[in-house]
Amino acid sequence: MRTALVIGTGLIGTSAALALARRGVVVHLADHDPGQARTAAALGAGTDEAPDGPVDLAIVAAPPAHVAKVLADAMHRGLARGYLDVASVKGGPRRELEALGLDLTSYIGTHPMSGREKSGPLAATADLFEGRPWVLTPTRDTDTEVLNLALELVSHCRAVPVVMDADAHDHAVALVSHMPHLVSSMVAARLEHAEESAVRLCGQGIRDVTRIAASDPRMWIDILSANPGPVADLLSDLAADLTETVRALRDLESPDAARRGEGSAGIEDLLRRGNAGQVRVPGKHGSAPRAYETVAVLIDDQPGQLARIFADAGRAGVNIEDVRIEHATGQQAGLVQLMVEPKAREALKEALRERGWALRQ
Ligand SMILES: NC(=O)C1=CN([C@@H]2O[C@H](COP(=O)(O)OP(=O)(O)OC[C@H]3O[C@@H](n4cnc5c(N)ncnc54)[C@H](O)[C@@H]3O)[C@@H](O)[C@H]2O)C=CC1
Ligand SMILES: O=C(O)C(=O)Cc1ccc(O)cc1
Repeated sequence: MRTALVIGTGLIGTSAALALARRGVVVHLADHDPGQARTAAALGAGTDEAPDGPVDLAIVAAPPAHVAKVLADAMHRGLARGYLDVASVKGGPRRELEALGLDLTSYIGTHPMSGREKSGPLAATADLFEGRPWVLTPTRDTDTEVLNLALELVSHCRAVPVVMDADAHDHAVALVSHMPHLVSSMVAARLEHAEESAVRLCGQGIRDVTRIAASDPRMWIDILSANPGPVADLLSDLAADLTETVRALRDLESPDAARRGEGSAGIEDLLRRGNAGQVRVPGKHGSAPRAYETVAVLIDDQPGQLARIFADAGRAGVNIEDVRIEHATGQQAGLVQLMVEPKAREALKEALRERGWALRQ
């Protein structure tokens, strides 16, 4: 691929454009808000000037409700050899395109399984998709050339291609993305009117559970409107678990020892099923989770501290696999948890201690 056109230069469009531009692809940027395309261009994602002929690949990264319309317009204008979209739902946009009577041989629906709770080009990063699954939904009609262009994009973004049927994709993401999003919002909604004295105690657990609740509601209304049935089915199962859990907790309040036993067994069953599900969540490269060990370091709440830790770890030849940061509210300190391969743990601890870092258990 030598040239690409990204239509919709928000978080996802600009991230893909940055990755392509770094691999030498000439990227044109377009958005219905020209300011967004200008910002993406200023970030080094390409040029906001229109291409003077058809590009190799047009990437539509507009909100899901606009995808079919934007694609149809691009196809009518003959802007590219191949067309794809990155919307979080796949069945709906495909059916809309079919209803418009378009020739879909030059189109493939795709979905990168990576994103953030922030929108717009300023939240974009070239490495957003690295190591993450990127779903491709070719049909029997899809041109091989277009599938190859999509695979090239995925490869330039260092993502992992996964081929699926569009409706199977929508069922899968209902489980791993759409239902969890609503649950995150429900947990976060409990905090809206909570006492400040409680909220200031928030630790890493609630940060993990509520991070995606910060996402743009307009985008999520689009996503959920295109996949309501599968998400409702999953939430209905979850509601049954909730009812059971409330009953078990009420049993735990009982003066009767037998009922307390039942309550405890009910809660234990849920927690064990949770353990069993959690171990199935793949690690950062989409493979089975790796067992890392943690080195906890106390840092001052000052700029540059994290960069210094990473530099010190790098000098000691230790690769940091993952990192978590906990800030204690109202204190000028934070706890950084560095995840490393078990065999690197002692070397990292020694190197950090030597360089004056305060380690915690
Ligand atoms: N946010 C996320 O984490 C992920 C989002 N997606 C999908 O990627 C697509 C883009 O999402 P984000 O980048 O997060 O949104 P965003 O809000 O950051 O960017 C969307 C961009 O599209 C532009 N736009 C809106 N209507 C348009 C139109 N008719 N023509 C041209 N441009 C238009 C907006 O001005 C904005 O710059 C969506 O379809 C979403 O479902 C896929 C994976 C992850
Ligand atoms: O922020 C995160 O971790 C996400 O998982 C974001 C996300 C949002 C929408 C998608 O279709 C895919 C990924």
